[in-house]
Amino acid sequence: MAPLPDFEALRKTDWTPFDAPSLVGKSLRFVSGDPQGKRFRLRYFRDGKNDLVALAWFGEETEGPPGHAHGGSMAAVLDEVLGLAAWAAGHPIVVGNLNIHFRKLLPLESVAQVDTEVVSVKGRKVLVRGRLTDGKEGLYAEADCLCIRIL
Ligand SMILES: CCCCCCCCCCCCCC(=O)SCCNC(=O)CCNC(=O)[C@H](O)C(C)(C)COP(=O)(O)OP(=O)(O)OC[C@H]1O[C@@H](n2cnc3c(N)ncnc32)[C@H](O)[C@@H]1OP(=O)(O)O
Repeated sequence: MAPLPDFEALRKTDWTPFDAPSLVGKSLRFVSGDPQGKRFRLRYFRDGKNDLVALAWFGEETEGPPGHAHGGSMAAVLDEVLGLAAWAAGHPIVVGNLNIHFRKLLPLESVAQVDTEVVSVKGRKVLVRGRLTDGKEGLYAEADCLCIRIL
């Protein structure tokens, strides 16, 4: 079993911890529901621009290609984080469309960073863009997430 990821060491100085899942209650069990488990462990923050950012550890149970995360596991993380980015910006939504480009294999038991940006709001439609990276130059995936306001 790998050691617990050191989220504090990876946290940037202008990030503030933010309990994004609490915006929608206790329902987000698939990704955020087992923070000590072998699948995903996530921590949420607001960055210096007040956008939502997450650190996401991909455990051994997210395996797809040998030693690397399944694309569906990356999609699950992007679905939750980008959806919550809209909630964190004040838009109660569900995700209507999630379009992902997978750019690079993501090694198991590593921590990835998800940066988000709300790029437009048109009526009930909120477009959120996200990047899943190694926190430096390495881009694992990028996504456009069309969220639809429900309340
Ligand atoms: C308190 C409540 C708690 C709730 C907790 C939620 C937690 C979520 C947390 C988030 C993290 C977890 C994330 C998750 O896991 S969220 C879970 C995954 N998402 C779902 O399961 C969503 C299922 N789908 C739906 O519920 C409905 O289809 C929605 C609500 C999305 C729309 O059905 P509705 O009948 O209401 O709307 P409408 O058809 O009148 O369309 C309205 C406008 O939107 C446009 N459009 C719609 N769909 C699409 C599409 N696919 N592509 C492109 N465009 C689309 C449409 O053209 C129209 O545009 P315009 O003609 O006005 O220009």
